[in-house]
Amino acid sequence: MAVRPQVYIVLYSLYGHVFNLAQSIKKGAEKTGLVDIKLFQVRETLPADVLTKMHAPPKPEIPVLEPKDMAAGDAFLFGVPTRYGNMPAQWKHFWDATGQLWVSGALNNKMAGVFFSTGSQHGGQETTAFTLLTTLAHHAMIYVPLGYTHPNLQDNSEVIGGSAWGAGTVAGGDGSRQVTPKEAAIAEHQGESFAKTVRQFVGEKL
Ligand SMILES: Cc1cc2nc3c(=O)[nH]c(=O)nc-3n(C[C@H](O)[C@H](O)[C@H](O)COP(=O)(O)O)c2cc1C
Repeated sequence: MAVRPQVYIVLYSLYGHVFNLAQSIKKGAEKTGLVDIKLFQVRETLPADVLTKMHAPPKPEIPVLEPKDMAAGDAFLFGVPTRYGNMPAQWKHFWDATGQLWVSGALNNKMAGVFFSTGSQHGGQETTAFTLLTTLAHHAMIYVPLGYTHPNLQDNSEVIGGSAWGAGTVAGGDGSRQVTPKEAAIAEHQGESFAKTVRQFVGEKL
């Protein structure tokens, strides 16, 4: 029996913005009926007392992905909240445990997209995506950009996260800003467009 490509949405989200974007991405991918979607998070590395001081809410109720289990995914959408214009340590910790996958080439030629969140409008959404490319290149993964394929990406009437690199949101300095309808629409579109691209190039597994 043919099996649809398995798309893993893998994220880290401390305050829920990246997780919210992931819901829209999942919705967009699922409505195509072309792929199977699973949501995962990477492991937290901050100690409990630091999380308390940071007023972190409970973690999303989705499974933690062990690095070795990436091999079972056919394509990936990575949710990355910005830290100093870059990926957070929790994500780096995850990638730094993928040595066996690198040795075996388990991720070679698998597609990957990225979505992100920053505190401020110019806080590094594009650099967060761009710097992730180094890791993708070393794993010989195929980066799938979003391009300007959704009109909201050229709507300058309000602050809208996201870019040609992927969907995004702006959380605000205190994290109080929530994903807007226009940002959610971009994220849903990214899910849909990524699923179609994956299906175009990966097809069904027989
Ligand atoms: C240590 C640290 C560094 C951060 N660095 C940046 C930054 O460089 N630019 C920025 O706009 N926001 C920065 N932020 C804010 C986060 O990007 C923001 O909290 C995150 O996007 C919210 O996503 P989440 O709700 O999914 O955790 C930083 C936050 C922390 C805790």
